[in-house]
Amino acid sequence: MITLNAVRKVFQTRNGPVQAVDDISLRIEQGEIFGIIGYSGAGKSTLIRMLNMLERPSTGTVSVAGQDLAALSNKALRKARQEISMIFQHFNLLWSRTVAENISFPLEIAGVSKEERKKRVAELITLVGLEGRGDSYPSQLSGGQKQRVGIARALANNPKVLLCDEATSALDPKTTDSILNLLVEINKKLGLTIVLITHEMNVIRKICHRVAVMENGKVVEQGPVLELFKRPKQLITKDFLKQVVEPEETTDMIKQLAKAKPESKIIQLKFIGGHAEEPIITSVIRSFDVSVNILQGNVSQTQNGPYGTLFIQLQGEYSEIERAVAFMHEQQVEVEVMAYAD
Ligand SMILES: Nc1ncnc2c1ncn2[C@@H]1O[C@H](COP(=O)(O)OP(=O)(O)OP(=O)(O)O)[C@@H](O)[C@H]1O
Repeated sequence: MITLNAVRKVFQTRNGPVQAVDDISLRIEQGEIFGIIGYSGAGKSTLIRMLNMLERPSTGTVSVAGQDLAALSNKALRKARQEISMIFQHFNLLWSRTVAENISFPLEIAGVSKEERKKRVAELITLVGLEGRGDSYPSQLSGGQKQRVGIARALANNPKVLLCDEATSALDPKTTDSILNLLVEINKKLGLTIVLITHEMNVIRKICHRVAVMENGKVVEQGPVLELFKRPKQLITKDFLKQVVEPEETTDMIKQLAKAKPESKIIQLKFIGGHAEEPIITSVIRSFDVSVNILQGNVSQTQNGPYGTLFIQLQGEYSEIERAVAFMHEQQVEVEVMAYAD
């Protein structure tokens, strides 16, 4: 659906050239929700804006639905843009227009008749769950409702691709969840390809099928979300994953426990899909002369299946702990030794 080939973007500034995007090649398949995660300045906005030519690449090509966007005439690009919609962090609504008039706006531009527009706007209002709010003004809506208007407006002309530029960054966690659920629903119902940029791993975990991690203008790691959770390669990816699986309290707790019992070993077990943790823990207790202290566990849902982590502390003779760890390594889990002190 979307192909980027050796795309670079260099901005000329007073202080010299800035390479915002540095040789990125990517394929995004039809119907998938593809996330791009990175810290501020990584080049995410520049990259997503090149997917509809709001920014033109300095070199390289961007193709959407088989069309090389940079090669299109202005007229053809305007047409192509109807198929590549975008929603924004700060919604970009027209404040003097009602909800219905905001949603109707791209239909007016596309030359849709008044009657058709009325029908389509009503459909879209229902689709995004804003029934009864058609005559409200944006200032009378909550942040979540404003983003729903943004989504309805973006879907007005039946696009093939929806680009989401930090679409939930201005929202509280509960509202973020409801907007993310709406995006998943739309993806399933309409088969829409969704590309989103974010700095929050939770957004990626909740709705994306695949993810690319960006750093200094480059994609440093990419793959199915569950695969990244299972085997992150880059330090930056591990850092992002900590936002989800290893909150700061856990790190503090591990440090304290390791200090209090320097002969113990703290292990993080990662369970992917349906593997249950209980049989492994039971086997360790039965087969080795170690005691197992369960510290913390959680299970998160991703679009590719559940992902669980369990932090345990092993105590006993050094050699028994080593044997127990070796045993766990042989099981269907990922094992990481978190802290160890002689
Ligand atoms: N129009 C521009 N002119 C000059 N430099 C730019 C321009 N747009 C972006 N940059 C620079 O390109 C780099 C990447 O910026 P970009 O906004 O794409 O990153 P980002 O990952 O989206 O960060 P943020 O989340 O803070 O927007 C930064 O160094 C930024 O200063």
